[in-house]
Amino acid sequence: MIIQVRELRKNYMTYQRGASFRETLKSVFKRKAITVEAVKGLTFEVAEGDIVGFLGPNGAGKSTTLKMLTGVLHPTSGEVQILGFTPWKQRKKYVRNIGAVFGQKSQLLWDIPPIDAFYMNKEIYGLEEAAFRETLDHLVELLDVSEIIRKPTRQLSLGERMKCEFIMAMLHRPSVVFLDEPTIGLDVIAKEKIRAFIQEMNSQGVTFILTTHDLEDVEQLARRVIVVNHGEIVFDDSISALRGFLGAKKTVRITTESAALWDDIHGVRVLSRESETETELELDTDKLPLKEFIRLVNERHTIMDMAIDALPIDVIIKELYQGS
Ligand SMILES: Nc1ncnc2c1ncn2[C@@H]1O[C@H](COP(=O)(O)OP(=O)(O)OP(=O)(O)O)[C@@H](O)[C@H]1O
Repeated sequence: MIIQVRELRKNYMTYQRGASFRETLKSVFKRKAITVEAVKGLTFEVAEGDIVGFLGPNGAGKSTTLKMLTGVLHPTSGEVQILGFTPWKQRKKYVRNIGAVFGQKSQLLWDIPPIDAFYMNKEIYGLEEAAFRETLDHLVELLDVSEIIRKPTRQLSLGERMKCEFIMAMLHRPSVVFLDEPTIGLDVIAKEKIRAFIQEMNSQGVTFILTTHDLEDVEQLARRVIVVNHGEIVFDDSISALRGFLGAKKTVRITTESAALWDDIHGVRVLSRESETETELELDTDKLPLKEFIRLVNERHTIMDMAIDALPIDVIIKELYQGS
């Protein structure tokens, strides 16, 4: 296993602030310390060559975990071994073997072209010229950015900049790469390009940990999903197991000839309503088998159109967040 995490915990010490102006003023003189348990004992392993989606609602503890895994934050307790290193103890050696792309933070320099920043990284990592050029040429070709890397960074579009951020993170050929919201703010085409790049790097053996709120990223890239909520793992399995998590539930988009009501049918929940005749339903086939559902609807209405699908992954994730 390339990543081993045991009972990883992080408590933040912070000070309680008053709700009102008066209380806030009081707290300036007499502060009450409180402990925030951001990460409450995470245990997991990641195999070499995997792409793991690390999901959770806002404040679940994802960034805190990622900071500990990249070595910038000391945990309160617990153990992490990545590529044989303890990230926060052997940080200098460790960072030569990992890469990171943070969608909301840039590693490039605003006033200089990306190509100059790439050369800066070459010096920082002490990369040999021939190997550096070979990697750079390969990455530039894959991402189709030969013109772009010579323009000042501040002139680049977000999509162009993100491609360069990826090159910056991959130049020293890391074997584990952490991605935090790598496609945030990108248009559909740029997202596709970035995802294809991640897949290509993965096929060359790079292991990825991917934190994102974009479930398309997860569906297209991750083979495994770890969901955290309130600092704890609430789900850790394959993407297909995630789909099966709500088991028997399906979505049914149905159009009837006349106005239809659905609330009285056991096992059926209205997800959205286009009009009196067009509705999207959630059907729990454990409670009401599909055959029974169709028979029941046929008794009451004339079906004009109907499409049945597995529950979308965002609905499953929402239920996971709410259920835990
Ligand atoms: N420096 C800090 N001091 C005190 N509390 C903190 C600090 N950093 C984070 N927290 C708290 O720890 C918890 C976990 O935060 P964290 O940023 O890890 O969540 P997250 O899952 O990354 O959220 P998001 O999706 O919004 O980025 C939150 O309750 C947050 O308010």
